[in-house]
Amino acid sequence: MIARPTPDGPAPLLRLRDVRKTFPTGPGRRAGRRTVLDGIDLDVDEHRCVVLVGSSGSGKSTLLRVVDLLEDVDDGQVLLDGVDVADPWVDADAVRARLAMVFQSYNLFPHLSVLDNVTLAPRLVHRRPRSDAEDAGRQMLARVGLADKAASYPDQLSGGEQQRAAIARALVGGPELLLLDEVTSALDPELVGEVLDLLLDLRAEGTTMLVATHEMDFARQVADEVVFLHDGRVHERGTPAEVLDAPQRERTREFLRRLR
Ligand SMILES: Nc1ncnc2c1ncn2[C@@H]1O[C@H](COP(=O)(O)OP(=O)(O)OP(=O)(O)O)[C@@H](O)[C@H]1O
Repeated sequence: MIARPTPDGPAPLLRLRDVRKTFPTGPGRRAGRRTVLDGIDLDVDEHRCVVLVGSSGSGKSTLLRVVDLLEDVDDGQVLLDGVDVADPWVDADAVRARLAMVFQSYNLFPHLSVLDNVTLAPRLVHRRPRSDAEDAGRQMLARVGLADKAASYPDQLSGGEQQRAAIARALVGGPELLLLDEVTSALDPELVGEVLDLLLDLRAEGTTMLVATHEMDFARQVADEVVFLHDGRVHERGTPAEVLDAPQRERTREFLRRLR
């Protein structure tokens, strides 16, 4: 992808401007609305890893879901390489081809082999011939260290292996931006390391990532930039050392204190 040049250098791959999102507080027309994203401004430059942290309910997943077109926005712009994906008239399939999301629960199809899970979208959505999709799928499984698991089924894999298969599935279409929502939260502590190592490799290779996590050690290791969300707003941002070791704002300090 060629980033659009600006007078200040290449534009960010992803740029959120004053993004607002509310949800109904309950069923029925009389329900009020709760603000979940309250004017988010956020940039993700190409080849950077930005990690969202914040209390439960601060809006991390909603923000990722907005970028992935799983939620619409009430207001604001979500610019992917200059294209506003929040525009209802956008070509959603074209946008989705440029993004991939990995979830906490790996969401692999249990009745499909690992290779079939990884090649499902290339074959069915992108209409790639089976042999071509399988070549790409095997390459990606080798990339995540699962070359020998292509014929296995998800329930024959550990949690860490299933999550790596889910990451292979996300990467097989060559997305420009990888969205990762709590990808280590469901894993036993001893399995977190293998997923973290994979993400560190991807980062070293220049994969652009936007990540939500509860785990500060994970954020510290993988992030170029940490963004602390509070009540749907960007409250503090900076390098992991700035935000996690020397936070400037009291709410950030309080959030980090509560985790200890
Ligand atoms: N579809 C929905 N309908 C109504 N409220 C929702 C919906 N999705 C999310 N919310 C609410 O929006 C708020 C933000 O949720 P979100 O999942 O984005 O937070 P989060 O920071 O990712 O939290 P967690 O760390 O627990 O995953 C929460 O109060 C949640 O209950």
